[in-house]
Formats: sequence, C-alpha cells, structure tokens
Amino acid sequence: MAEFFFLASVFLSSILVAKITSIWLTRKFKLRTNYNLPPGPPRWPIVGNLLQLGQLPHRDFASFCEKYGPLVYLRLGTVDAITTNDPDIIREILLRQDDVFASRPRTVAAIHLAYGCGDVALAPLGPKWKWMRRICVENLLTTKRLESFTKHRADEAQQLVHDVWALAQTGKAVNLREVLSAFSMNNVTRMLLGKQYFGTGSAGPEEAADFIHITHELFWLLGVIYLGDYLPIWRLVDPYGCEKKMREVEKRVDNFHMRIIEEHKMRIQIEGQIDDGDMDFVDVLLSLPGENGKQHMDDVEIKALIQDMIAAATDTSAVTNEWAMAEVTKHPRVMHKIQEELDSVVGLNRMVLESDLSQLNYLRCVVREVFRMHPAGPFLIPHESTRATKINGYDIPAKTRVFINTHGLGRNTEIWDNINEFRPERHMPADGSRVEISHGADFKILPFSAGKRKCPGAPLGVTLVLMALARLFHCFDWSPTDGLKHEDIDTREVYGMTMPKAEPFKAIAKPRLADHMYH
Ligand code: HEM
Repeated sequence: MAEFFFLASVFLSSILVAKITSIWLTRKFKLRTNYNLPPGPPRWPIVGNLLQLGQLPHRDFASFCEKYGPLVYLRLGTVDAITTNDPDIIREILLRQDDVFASRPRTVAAIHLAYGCGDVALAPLGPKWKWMRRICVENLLTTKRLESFTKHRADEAQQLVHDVWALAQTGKAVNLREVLSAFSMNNVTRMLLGKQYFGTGSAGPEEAADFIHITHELFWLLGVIYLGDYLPIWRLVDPYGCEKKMREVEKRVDNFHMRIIEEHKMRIQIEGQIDDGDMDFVDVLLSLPGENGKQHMDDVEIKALIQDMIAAATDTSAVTNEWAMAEVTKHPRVMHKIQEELDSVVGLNRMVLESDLSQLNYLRCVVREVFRMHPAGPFLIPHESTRATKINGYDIPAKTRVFINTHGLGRNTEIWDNINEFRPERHMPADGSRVEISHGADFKILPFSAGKRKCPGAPLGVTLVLMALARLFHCFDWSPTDGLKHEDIDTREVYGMTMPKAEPFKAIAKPRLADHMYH
C-alpha cells in the first residue's frame, strides 16, 4: 500500500514537473521572440543561469560582462536579471531612468527580516518607502542631529584607541574585525538606542552577547542567495531550513526591538517628555506623528527603522575599515604617507578630531581606493524595474532584477589601470582640491550609490570610517602577525550583502605616541 502511494506521488510529481516545464518553455519562447534582450550566457531549462554562479557571484557577473559586453541579461530561475560594471550604463539606470529602476524585489529575506518590506532599505518604491525615507533624512540623519552625537563619537574613538593600546601592551595580535565591529556597533547603538553594547558602561555581557548574536544572524541571512527567491518550488522543500531559520531570527529580533521600544516608552512615562538634545533615535521616532494623520508611528514602523539603521550602518563601516587596515598594513609605504600627513595636520600632542578629517586628503584617497577594490555593497542593494523599458536599444522587461556590480566597476580595465594594485595616489586631484569620497560625475566608484536609493547615511558612514582609521594610524604602527611578510597578507573576500575579508584581519600594534595620550 505504501509503495502504491509512493508510485502515485512520483507519477503526479512527473506530470507537475512536465506541466511547469511546458509553461516555462512557452514563456521562454515568447520572451525570445518578442524581446530584444541584452546578450548573456546560454541558459539551462528551469534553472536558467543559476548553476553558472559560484561562491563569488560578483566575480562571475564581471566575467560575463567581459565576455558579453557592458550590459548582460541573465535568467535566474524564474527571474529576469541584468548586470553591469559600466559607468555609462550605471548612470543610465540610477540617474536617467531612476523612476523605472528605483524599486526593490520582494525577496523572502526582506519579507521575513524587514517587517514584510515595511522598512526603507528593502521596501519597494511607493508612498510608504518615501515616507519612511523622509523620516530618516529629515529627523534622524540631519546635520544638527548628527552633530549632537559628536561627543559620543569622540568617546568611542578614544575607547577604540584605549582597547587597542591595552592589547598592544600584552604583545598579542589585535583582531581588527572585533575592535572595529565594536566601534561601529557602539557608535550606532548609542545614537539609535541610547546605549553601548561593548566596553565599560555597556548594556551588560548577557544583553550584549544576545544582541551581537542576533545581528550577526540577521546580516548573514540578509546576504544569503536563497534559491527560493528564484525557484518558488524550492520553498516547498526548503532543504537547508533557510526559511525556517529566517522565521526564527525574525521572532528573536522582533522581541529584541520590542524590548527596546518598551524601555523607551517606560522612560518617557517616568521622566516625561525628553529634551531634544538628549533624544536618541528611538525617542525621536516615538515623538513623531504617524502616517496619514495618525497621532504616532506604529511600533512596527519604528522597529523596521531601528533594524534598517543597525543593519545599514554597522556592518558597512566596519567591513570598510577592516579592509583599509589590511591593505594599508600590506603596503607600509602607504602607512608612512598616512602618518606623515597626520603628523603634519594633527601633530603628536593631541588626538585626531572630526574637524581634522576634511584636511586629511591622502587618507581620503586611501578610503576611495578601498571602496574601489572592496566596496561594502558589491551589488549595492539589488534594484528592480517597475515597468518594461529599454537600455542601449535592448529590451528590459518589467520586474527585472538589477545587479549593479560595484566590485566589477572598481576592477573594470576599461576605466582603471593596474586594477589589483592598491595605489591611493590615483585618486589625488591634480589641483590639490579636497578628495570627495563619493561617486563624482564620472561614476568610476560607487560606494554610496546615486539617485533615489542612494545611501542617506553617507556623511555619517564617511565620518565613522575616516575617524577610526585616522586614530588607528595616528596612534599605532601596524605590522603583520607571526613573522608574515607584509606582501603575504591575505586579501580574499567572501560574498554577502556586505563583502568582508574571508579571514578576520589580525595585526600587531605598536604605540607611537606618548603613554599618557592613550588614557
Ligand atoms: C561606510 C558606510 C556605508 C556604506 C558604504 C553604505 C553604502 C550603502 C549602499 C551601497 C546602499 C544601497 C544603495 C542602493 O541600493 O542604490 C545603502 C543604502 C542605505 N544606507 Fe548606507 N552605507 C553606509 C553607512 C550608512 C549609515 C551610517 C546609515 C544610517 C545610519 C545608512 C543607511 C542606509 C539606508 C537607510 C539605506 C537604504 C536606502 C534606500 O533604500 O532608500 N548607511 N548604503
């Protein structure tokens, strides 16, 4: 009897697969005849080009562009996709056709981990996204609000220096991933939630461990390429339990955010309305009116924004800083030039301040070079087209997923020479003017994107990156661990929503300022 049911189910499944294949073939035939799609690699039935992607899809996509041209069409399961590493096409997508391409795909991760795409970063284009983004730009990331946290950021920079100094006294290697993640996370959580999670005065070891654990799981799940997004049938099986994991993390993260909101509401109840100067982001959000004339924002909206800020602000700056430390330690010539500049602008008798950062032109070139070689978002956050359109005469169907390959852009041999050489000088303007850490008119690097979806936190991101690097190179000399030669420092990456170094970077720090400066 059991075998009968088994055979019957195999038979029915075969009919189902045959039916799906025939629908797919009909669709494919229609696509090929009706559309003049951009060129791309040959595709397999059902899976399309999915099997041609490995562990580092940004490198696979770049090699497709090398072979088929600057705009490549891919079929990823049931999803139309395009990719490019070309400045002109990127400008066309992000600026000239911004209205068409400024949406986001509704991925399974975005549904589970961004409150049903009810946040800013993963929300489709529409009035809700516009309203939520305006709240970020007009209430949280204003110059005035960011200035009100200058003192907190200076404390965190001093804490970073002190932690590294303490490790240097033991002669042990510094795990830069750990100290830089703590620096970014503390800066963000102090602004956002009014508390630190690492170091003295932090939220406490248990809460911190819990917080770190769930944010890491969240980052990992947001970065995963989940096959269920491309082959819906995969979701029925979910063989690796990825979607189950998303639901678990969704619940735990939500509990965490709920606790934060409750704590803030309680404080307001006890202490009354908080002065503007003492408000963290959650206080600000609790004080704002809701959408469509509602008295307050919903808890879900507040939670979605908290989550976005943590995810968007911490990993991006920490990953960039770790890459910079690895590349500069690998190139002692660059470290000496950074230190020469710091000694001349700041001197040896005080710490770097935020007001110094605009004068550190060579360090700014270093950060640009890091963004060229190791952009924090190798595909930005994938965009999606809202309607059918044309690029360079090719048809782009509605709902096409757009992979703007910023890693490929920085290593595009048509626009850069010696692409694998870390050479910050290439960014120094001939007239000595201030080096801008953004894309500029030529779109040759794209660290913060452009157009409607460009990063609203770029000024804060640049400050966090420059400040950490300026302090670490001003206060310490850096050398590789275990007798490793400088040039042997490993710079392989792993793919994710952000793209970290494959192995955490560890190095030996040697203090270069007087002892009293570190306390
Ligand atoms: C070095 C630091 C940072 C880098 C490299 C970075 C980079 C990016 C990139 C590449 C995007 C995607 C743009 C697109 O899809 O076209 C983005 C989006 C975003 N970033 Fe940043 N970012 C950084 C720091 C921050 C900070 C500090 C915040 C806020 C506190 C922030 C908030 C956001 C938000 C909310 C979005 C989504 C925008 C939207 O979809 O409308 N980022 N960022």
